[in-house]
Amino acid sequence: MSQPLIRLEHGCVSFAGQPALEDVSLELQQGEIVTLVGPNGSGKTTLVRVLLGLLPLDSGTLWRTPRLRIGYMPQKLAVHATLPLTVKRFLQLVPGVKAAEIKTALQETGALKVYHSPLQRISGGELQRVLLARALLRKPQLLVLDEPVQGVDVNGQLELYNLIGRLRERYGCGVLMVSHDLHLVMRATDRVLCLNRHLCCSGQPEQVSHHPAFVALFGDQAARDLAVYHHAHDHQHDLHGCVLDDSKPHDHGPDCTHA
Ligand SMILES: Nc1ncnc2c1ncn2[C@@H]1O[C@H](COP(=O)(O)OP(=O)(O)OP(=O)(O)O)[C@@H](O)[C@H]1O
Repeated sequence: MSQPLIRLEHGCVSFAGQPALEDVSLELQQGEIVTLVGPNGSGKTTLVRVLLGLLPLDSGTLWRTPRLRIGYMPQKLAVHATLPLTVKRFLQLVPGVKAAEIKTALQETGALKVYHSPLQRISGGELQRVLLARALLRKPQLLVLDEPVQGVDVNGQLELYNLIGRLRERYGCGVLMVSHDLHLVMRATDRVLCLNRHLCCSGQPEQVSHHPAFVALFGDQAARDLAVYHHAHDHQHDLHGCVLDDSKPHDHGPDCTHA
C-alpha cells in the first residue's frame, strides 16, 4: 500500500483528567473516503482537531505527509448577524486566492448563485456548499469534513454526499468525514471508523454494521439499516477496510481477531 496521508499511532488526549481519546491508531490513504461515526461526546471532533494539528496529543504520535494540504470544513461557522460579509468576500479571505478560483470552486459545489449574497442570508444547504468550496480553494490532498450535511434536508444530503464522491474522483484527494447520519453516509464511504473514545471497530460499512461494538453503540435498527445498503465497488477490502490486491495475501495486523 502507498504511503498514507496521515498516520496516528496510539493517540491519547484527556481534558482535566477525563480521557477523550484513548489509544487511537489510524491511517488515511490518498483517494479513500473514511467516515468517523460515534455517539455524542465520543471524541470525533477531538480526533479531527488532533489530525488537523490544532490539538496536541498527550501521548502517541501523529505523522503527516510533508506539506500536506488539508481543506477543512468546520461543523459550525459563527458569523455575526450584523457583519456585512458576502459569500464572495468571505471566500476572498482565503490567503492567495484569485477571483476566478472562487467562482470555479462555487461552480463545482453548486453554489455559484449565492456568489454576491450576504453570508448570513443563505440557506443551511447553501452554506455547507460554500464551506465546501472554501475547503477546495486550498487545493487539498485531504478534505476533512466535520458533519458536512448538518442542517440539510434528506435530498440535499444525498446530493452533498454524491458531490463529495465526485470531488474525490476529480481531485484524487482523501476525505475524512464526521457524521451522525449512519444510513446515507454509507453510500459515500469506503471505510467506517466507529469511535467511542477508543476505536471500537472499523472496516467496510457492511462489516462494521455487523460488528457487536457497532450494534451496542447504535442499536439493532441502525445495523439493519446499514445492512441493506450495498456500496458499488470495483475492488475488495480486507477486514480492516484495506483495498485487497488479489495477487497478495492479506497481512494480519497485531489486533487481528479474525481467522
Ligand atoms: N476543549 C475542551 N475542554 C474540555 N473538555 C472537552 C474539550 N473538548 C472536548 N471536550 C470533551 O471531550 C469529550 C469529547 O468531545 P468531542 O467534542 O470530541 O465529542 P464528539 O464526538 O465530537 O461529540 P458530538 O457528536 O456531540 O459533536 C466530551 O466529553 C467533551 O465534553
